[in-house]
Amino acid sequence: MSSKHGDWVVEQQRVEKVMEEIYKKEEKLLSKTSELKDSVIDLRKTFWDDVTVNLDEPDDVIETEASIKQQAELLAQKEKIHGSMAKELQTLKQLKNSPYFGRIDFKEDDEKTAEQLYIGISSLMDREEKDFLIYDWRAPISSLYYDYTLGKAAYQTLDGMVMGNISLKRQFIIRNGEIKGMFDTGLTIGDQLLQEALGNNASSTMKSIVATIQKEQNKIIRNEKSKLLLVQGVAGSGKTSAALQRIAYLMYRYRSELTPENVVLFSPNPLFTSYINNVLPELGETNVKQLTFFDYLQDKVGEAMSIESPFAQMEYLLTYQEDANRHFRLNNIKYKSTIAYKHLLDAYIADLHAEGVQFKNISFRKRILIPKEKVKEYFYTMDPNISLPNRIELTVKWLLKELYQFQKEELNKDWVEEKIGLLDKAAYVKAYYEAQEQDGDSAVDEELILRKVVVAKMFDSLKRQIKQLAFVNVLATYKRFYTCWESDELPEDWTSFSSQTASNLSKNFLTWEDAAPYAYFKSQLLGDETDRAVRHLFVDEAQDLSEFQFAYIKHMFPYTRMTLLGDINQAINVHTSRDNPLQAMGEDNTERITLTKSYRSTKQIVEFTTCFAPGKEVIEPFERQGNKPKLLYLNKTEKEVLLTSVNELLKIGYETIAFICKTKNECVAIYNLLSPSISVTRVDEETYSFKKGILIIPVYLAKGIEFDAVIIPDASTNHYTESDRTVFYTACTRAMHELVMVTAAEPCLFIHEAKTDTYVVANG
Ligand SMILES: Nc1ncnc2c1ncn2[C@@H]1O[C@H](COP(=O)(O)OP(=O)(O)OP(=O)(O)O)[C@@H](O)[C@H]1O
Repeated sequence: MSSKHGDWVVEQQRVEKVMEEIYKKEEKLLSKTSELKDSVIDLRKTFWDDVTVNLDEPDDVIETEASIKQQAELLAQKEKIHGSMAKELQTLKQLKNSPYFGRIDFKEDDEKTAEQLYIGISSLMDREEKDFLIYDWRAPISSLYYDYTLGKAAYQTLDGMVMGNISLKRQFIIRNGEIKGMFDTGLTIGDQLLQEALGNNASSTMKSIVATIQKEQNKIIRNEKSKLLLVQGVAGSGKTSAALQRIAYLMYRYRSELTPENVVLFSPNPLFTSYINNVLPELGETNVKQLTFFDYLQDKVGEAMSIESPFAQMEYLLTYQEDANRHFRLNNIKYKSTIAYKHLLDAYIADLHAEGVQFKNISFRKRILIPKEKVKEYFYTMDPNISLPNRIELTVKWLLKELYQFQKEELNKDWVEEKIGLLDKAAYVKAYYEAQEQDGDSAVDEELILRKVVVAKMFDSLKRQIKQLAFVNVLATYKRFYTCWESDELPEDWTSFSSQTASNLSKNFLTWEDAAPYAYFKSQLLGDETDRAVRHLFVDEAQDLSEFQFAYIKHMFPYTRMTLLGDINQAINVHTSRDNPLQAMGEDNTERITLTKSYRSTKQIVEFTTCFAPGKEVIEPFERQGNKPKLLYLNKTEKEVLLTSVNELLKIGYETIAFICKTKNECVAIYNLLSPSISVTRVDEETYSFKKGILIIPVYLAKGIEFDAVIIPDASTNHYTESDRTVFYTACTRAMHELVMVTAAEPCLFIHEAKTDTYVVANG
């Protein structure tokens, strides 16, 4: 740390000077905003005063429209400027607290003197708009701060590489305009600063890591070349943090072309969505679209089908039960996760070009107008080389034409007369005037006009359904794949799981493993629009995606750049790791980045969990000391032991303490045991956010989240078996500072695998 005198005083003076500039800018901006706000309010109030409304002649109407448009554009423009000023004010507010966090002195090779560069969450120019008082952390030059130590360094600009030398690298902790800490560093981005950040208590929302981004994380954040970026990172290595910083980076780098709507993030569950919600706003950016893959699939599949949630599937798999179907279900999940299954489905889809697409009758008032057989006949008279979606489009045109005839025939039916009686007065008046303009018997004409109105209204909804392709029976066509399709490629136990799948389909139900295949099938048959507007897709916890699901995502986002982040050690689904997208063989334009350093947990927790980590990846702990994990044998009642443990942790000052259980049932049991005595919150898949305190949470919902302390209430050998390795590993790695495992019997095999000096044993 630099001495408090000398450098510190000079730096503090600079902070004050910069703060003064920030206040001045804010003042100026506030007065401009208030002027603009008044003018927007004024314009809204007087909007119509400046519009000349004249609807007498067609030319006048056009002129009126143009005048309204002009006025509306003026208003929209002012509102837009006001919006961007508000954003600027928000950034200044953040700078006021901590204007910057880093400094480097960089001398370009062909310059005589070094420039002092100060780096913060946003750029700030001096009053003359000549020099940068602060550089945005995303500016090309700022990459020097993250990528280099002292000595030779270079950064990329549009005109090429700029080479030079770094003579100083300094970090600051500034709060409310006062330097609280200052470190000169020669190595990675100051361990002290990182120690500070990681030593803090966990929070119910994630924080940005902008001041302490590590070199390997920076590669993820600033990657611009790859179409597919695969990040395999051990637990707590900063994958989610890097993903969010990357979004902020891209939003800055491509600010003129990228809007928040162009970026989508698939998050593992709604709780996680709320957990990460603060990071982008903290960086001065708007949140991008976040949704779970489940929600995406539900939207694509449509409301008529219900989908099993991935958590329900997980519950089934984690709850051991004597179930005759279990073996079948496991095989089913495994098979439907593979690309081989997609090939089979593709073969079926190819066969549909010759036969098999199922249709629905086109009915009107309970009468079949066009039977499904006729629709099928028309569909299959078309050239088989025309794609299925194109043939469906042509069928729509044909059906609409056919309907026109039926519509005419309906005009004289009795039911029409009844409906005429229900028309509103305006329809009668309109019909009266229209009839007057015709030459014939006006009474007869008027009735005909009214009949046409009634029939057209009724046919409109039928036509709409046809345009929405409701006449294609997607479900029945898909079911046929399981019930009567023949192929040499069918897998061995096809008969057993096809009957189960067909039975689910009859109930309009899709298991989680069936959801992506069905959505894929539907899009191939109907030609669902692919998501072209999405320029960047991020998938967190990507190890949970099956090979099939990933193929579907690629199919739906053909032009999108993707960043997949995950940890194969935390793959708690049953698909094999070999098939996991994170292990995907490199395609063109694919880059793979591996993060091996774990930042979340203390060195002691990382050393313990590494002993039984499922994969063979290197896991390096970050040097942060803490207590060794504790294995507690039950000597008293379970309730007494759990309460004592939690109270001890509370006394130390931990604010988020989680009981991580294997299943929902276990959560309920622990909740029932403890809730009469302490205030605890039970988290389930409907929980959308959480507050600091004591939580009871199933492991699959704790993914991606962290807690000061984790208690595993039943770490016995009966409860966690070999197949639960990734589950147990995931649960333990949620702990930042303390890990306590409780057991009444023999501890599970993973604890046995751990070196005995990596944990302590006690009686509770
Ligand atoms: N460079 C960094 N500076 C400060 N904190 C960091 C840094 N990298 C990671 N962290 C912290 O480490 C913790 C874990 O980060 P994060 O949740 O992003 O990891 P992850 O790889 O997504 O974890 P997991 O896969 O286990 O869910 C967070 O508290 C995060 O703030």
